[in-house]
Amino acid sequence: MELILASASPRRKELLEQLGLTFEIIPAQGEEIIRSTKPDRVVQDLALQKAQEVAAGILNRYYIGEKELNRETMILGADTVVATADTILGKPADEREAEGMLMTLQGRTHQVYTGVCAITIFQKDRKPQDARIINFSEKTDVTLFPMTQKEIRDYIRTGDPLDKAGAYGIQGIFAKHIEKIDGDYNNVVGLPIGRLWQMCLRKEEGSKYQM
Ligand SMILES: Cc1cn([C@H]2C[C@H](O)[C@@H](COP(=O)(O)OP(=O)(O)OP(=O)(O)O)O2)c(=O)[nH]c1=O
Repeated sequence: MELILASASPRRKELLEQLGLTFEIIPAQGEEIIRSTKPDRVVQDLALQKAQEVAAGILNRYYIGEKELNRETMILGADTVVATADTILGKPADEREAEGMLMTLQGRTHQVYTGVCAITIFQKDRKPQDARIINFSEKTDVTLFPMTQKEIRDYIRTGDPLDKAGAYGIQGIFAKHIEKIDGDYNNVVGLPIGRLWQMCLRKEEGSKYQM
């Protein structure tokens, strides 16, 4: 099977490499269109949009004779947001927005949702024959210790928050502000690799999520 990661996120690349998989990276570049107010729906839909864009590009390259198709080609898209009871937080636009996000999140529990979409194109007689789409989202609860404004500003000054949903990265220096998490840690970093493996990549009989 050929595996393609439709993401520019270095964290997702690392997490997928952790599974010992070989894959190519083709990031989706299209505009992300938000069509829901529910965070689990938003991430599922954005993951689908990313995987669809890259799958369409692959089929296009096949039709113009630039690419041969493997027996199976799986394209993986993902999207992560942070959510409180009434807001969905993506990546902050600037330091001011990052400060606002961290002020909201400190000292309480919030949810991190990652949506995953795996599109598999099946080839027969050298032609695309069929496709399968698996699309799901995973939630992790994260509780932060209370933070002072100075702690928030010091963290923002590291430059770490700007490319991360909710303006923090659980995997770096911000770890000292995490009180507890309930759910999959890797889901917070950007890819729920356990569930991804069980639902999309594991081939053996008896897999809990065999499709
Ligand atoms: C909450 C949190 C998010 N993140 C990251 C994961 C994602 O890379 C990013 C959310 O942005 P996304 O839009 O999900 O992904 P991306 O723009 O990095 O990559 P692409 O769209 O090409 O797939 O935030 C962390 O690294 N650590 C964290 O603790």
